[in-house]
Amino acid sequence: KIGGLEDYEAINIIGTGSFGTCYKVRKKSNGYVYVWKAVGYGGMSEEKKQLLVSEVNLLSELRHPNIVQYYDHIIHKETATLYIVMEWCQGGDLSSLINKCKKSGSYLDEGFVWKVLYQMCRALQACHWQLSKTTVLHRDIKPANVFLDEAGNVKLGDFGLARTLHEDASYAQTIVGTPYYMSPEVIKGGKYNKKSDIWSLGCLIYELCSLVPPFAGTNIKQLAMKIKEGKYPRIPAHYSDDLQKIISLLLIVDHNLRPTIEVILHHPTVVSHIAQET
Ligand SMILES: CN(C)CCCNS(=O)(=O)c1cccc(Nc2nc(OCC3CCCCC3)c3[nH]cnc3n2)c1
Repeated sequence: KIGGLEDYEAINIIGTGSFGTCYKVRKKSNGYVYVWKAVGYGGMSEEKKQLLVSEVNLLSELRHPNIVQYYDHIIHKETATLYIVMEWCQGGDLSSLINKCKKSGSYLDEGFVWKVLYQMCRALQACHWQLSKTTVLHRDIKPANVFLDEAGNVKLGDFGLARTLHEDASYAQTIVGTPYYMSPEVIKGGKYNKKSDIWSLGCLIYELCSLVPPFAGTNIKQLAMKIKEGKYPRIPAHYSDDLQKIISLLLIVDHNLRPTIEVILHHPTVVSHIAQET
């Protein structure tokens, strides 16, 4: 028996995500804190369950300092629940950080924003290359799905695990929230591709600076129109032109002209600002 539920003690329920319930737990043998993401598979068809298992196996292959680490999964037949054991990120998520800034009327400092940009590029590079043999399982890139560990390292959160679940109508109604980060090509009915992750990253970095997404609308049609137009206000004046320039590269409407992760990571402006950070 590699490890069962009785090897952990639940500390508290953190919340519910688009897939199920999230618990903060402690492993009895080493006293370390982990996260359980509990997914009920009761109502699932056989092939949906198979898809979920294959996605969990994909998760288990990914190991990177900027990706929330998957450790194990426990199948609890009695309640038809799959528990995914993941790394606990002490620093919480970026959406909480943005909300804190809004409440206190403060901004995140530029050095932190460059650090998030760089480490998220490294996370996406790992996703794109370590998983290139399969369809790119896009990570749901949004502030609520980017975490910080106790050392301030940036961690891209769990997978479009929800890809299986999102497709599954029974979960559809749990998909709440406006698709602020949807890319122009996806809006036009194109396939989600690596360049769409770059667009979402641009929206995330923009929002870290401005504390609001680059494109907003009172309804989905208006939002879609603004995204396709690709016009947005400059980030607050106290941030550098260099940072604005890199964001404008990430938010190029034509995905063929939008840079790849490699181009961003090797861009002289990024290299110079990251050198200042480390
Ligand atoms: C949506 N956010 C605004 C919620 C506020 C966030 N506060 S919080 O949840 O209590 C909190 C405070 C401090 C640290 C952490 N660490 C953490 N959280 C995860 O998921 C959060 C959870 C995801 C599903 C929806 C509910 C929130 C992790 N997943 C893998 N490792 C994780 N580490 C969480």
